[in-house]
Amino acid sequence: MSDLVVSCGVLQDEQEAIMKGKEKCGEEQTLSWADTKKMPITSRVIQETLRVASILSFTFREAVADVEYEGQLHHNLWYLIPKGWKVLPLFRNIHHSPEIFPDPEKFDPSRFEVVPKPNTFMPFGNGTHSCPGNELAKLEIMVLLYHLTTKYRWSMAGTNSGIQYGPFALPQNGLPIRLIRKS
Ligand code: HEM
Repeated sequence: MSDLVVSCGVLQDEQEAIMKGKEKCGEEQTLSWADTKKMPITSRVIQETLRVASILSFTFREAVADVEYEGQLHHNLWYLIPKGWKVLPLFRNIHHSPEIFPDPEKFDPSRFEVVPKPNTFMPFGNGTHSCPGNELAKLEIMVLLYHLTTKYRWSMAGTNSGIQYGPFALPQNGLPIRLIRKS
């Protein structure tokens, strides 16, 4: 989130450019559905935020049959997940793996200029029970960012103190921000 505050400048540039374009064409200056499809930088910032600290970093499954699973660190090791066992896949581990996302602690939206490989980026889960609110959630974040960056100036009120997992990701100390409405 604090990195999102830092990314505010680039987001603002992208969104203001869209609004200026509309002004030139004499179009109404409100955010439209078509505008949301022209915000690649904002989309990448949202993706990177979901990678670094999604609100949900795991899901639950139950093995419906015995599963043999090859260890990733020790390729000669096989694990048996017996039928009926509960499994908790931790997306956070995948999203913070340096083999998949180099320098994983760095907030770098440009890594999403390349589409991630299958099963490496799963903030909304995967398979039959993946999140049906996926597109709606991303759209809502985009609309919020649009209003925050075009209508307000905002900055962090305290010092960046990282993320706490309890188990849901939250900014430590609540991350207070200062908002000033643009005139
Ligand atoms: C940033 C916001 C959100 C995140 C990160 C998120 C993430 C997730 C994840 C990881 C799962 C579990 C998927 C799995 O087990 O494979 C899930 C399930 C679900 N989500 Fe979301 N979600 C978000 C927003 C929403 C919204 C806005 C809605 C509805 C409007 C929604 C509705 C659901 C439902 C109904 C399920 C259960 C699906 C099932 O079990 O079949 N989510 N979500």
